[in-house]
Amino acid sequence: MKPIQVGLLGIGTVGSGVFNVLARNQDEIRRRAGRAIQIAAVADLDTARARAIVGEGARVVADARELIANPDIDVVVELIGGYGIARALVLEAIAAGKHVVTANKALLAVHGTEIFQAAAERGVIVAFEAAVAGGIPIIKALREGLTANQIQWVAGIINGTTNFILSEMRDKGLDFDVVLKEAQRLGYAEADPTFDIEGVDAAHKATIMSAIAFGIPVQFDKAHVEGITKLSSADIRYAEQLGYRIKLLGITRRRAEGVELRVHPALVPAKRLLANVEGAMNAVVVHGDAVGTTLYYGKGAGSEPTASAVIADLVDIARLMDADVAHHVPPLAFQSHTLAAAGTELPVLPMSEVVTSYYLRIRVADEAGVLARITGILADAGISIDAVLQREAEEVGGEGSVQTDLIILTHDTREGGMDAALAQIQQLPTVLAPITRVRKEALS
Ligand SMILES: NC(=O)C1=CN([C@@H]2O[C@H](COP(=O)(O)OP(=O)(O)OC[C@H]3O[C@@H](n4cnc5c(N)ncnc54)[C@H](O)[C@@H]3O)[C@@H](O)[C@H]2O)C=CC1
Ligand SMILES: N[C@@H](CC=O)C(=O)O
Ligand code: NA
Repeated sequence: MKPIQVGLLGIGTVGSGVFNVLARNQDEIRRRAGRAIQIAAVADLDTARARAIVGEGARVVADARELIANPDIDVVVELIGGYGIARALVLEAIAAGKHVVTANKALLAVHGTEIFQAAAERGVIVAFEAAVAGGIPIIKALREGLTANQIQWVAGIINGTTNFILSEMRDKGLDFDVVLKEAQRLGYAEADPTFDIEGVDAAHKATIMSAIAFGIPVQFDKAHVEGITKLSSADIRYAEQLGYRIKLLGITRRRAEGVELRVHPALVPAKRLLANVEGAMNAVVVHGDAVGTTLYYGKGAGSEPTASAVIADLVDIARLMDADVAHHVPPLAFQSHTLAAAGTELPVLPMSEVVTSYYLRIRVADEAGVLARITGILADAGISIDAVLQREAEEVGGEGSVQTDLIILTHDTREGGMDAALAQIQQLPTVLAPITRVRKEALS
């Protein structure tokens, strides 16, 4: 069979991995795909660096549109990133009748509906395994392997940079900034690392998984997004003393009224497998009604792990590109016409409707009655307390101001009720600093 001709847009961390792995494993990949997969041309603004990577192995140009206009190219692989030029190039490639592979979760979480619709109209495939949890085949698992199930919830560590930061801070007592620089050096972090540390990257991935799991459109704008920048090393330490680890989780859960879609740090019981996922590793737990709980673990970032997923998509396309369009696997797992006809779309719930339990750290003046006033407010709000811990009091500022951290663990409650109670507690004169709230997830 004729080789498929690939145009690679962007040959940075992931693009170079794709080039190298395809070259190294070309025979094995050809036997699996049934035809050779050839990188015909590479487009990168930095043509000198691109040439140094590909040597004589492919043509290098600066203008990505040259590849899209080339009738010999069957598949365009977008590895530039971002929502700007990448969106234009992907839509132009689709309009030109090219299949597309992308690792760009930001693009799909925000513009996925437009892109999938354009691809359906043109009869081409848009594949994106690398966009969620890098090398872990979680898209394939959710979309195909678990297709018999009514999926109940998905929870994962889906950002390597933040997991690396939290692990190194806990293990080695290193500072946040030092570890972030190391993650950037290792090629885990996004071009804009605030996307990692503020939870945006994880929310892009959770949004995509939510659409596939529950048959809803990609709706990044409805996701609750919270990163790790407000956590202190004291929280990491206290959590450990209480038998938990703090992880940045992406969670999407089916409830009768709708779908929860949220990213935030969470206390995970130390005995759970997810709590023991360390460094830049990713792990996703999926709970289906038939299969029960399943776990997917591996490298979610880095050059060759991510390339592994991009090439898997290329192999899928090589196998399917001559098939009737009706035989393509729907990108978001559900046939779009069945969704529209049945009106089965669940709404994404506001965060105030989410039900979970909490860890609260409250900096207070060490005076009689402080604890009673705080627990009184929680009780009035119907919030039941699981445990209270008072750290040793310390003198601050020399002039007899004695302060302490109160740690309160609660049972499940509605987030809206907790917001109102915390607003009241924050107003107490004996509460001396902004309250830290971390949700607690049992993951069962
Ligand atoms: N680095 C990682 O571990 C992972 C990255 N991704 C995603 O993969 C995509 C690529 O990421 P990286 O390889 O890390 O980025 P990178 O920044 O290392 O590479 C991007 C490349 O695109 C080139 N480029 C920028 N604008 C261009 C344009 N207009 N035309 C042609 N080339 C252009 C740059 O010169 C650079 O070589 C992003 O969407 C990212 O979110 C997904 C999973 C993991
Ligand atoms: N910046 C991301 C890269 C993969 O998607 C991460 O740290 O996980
Ligand atoms: Na993946």
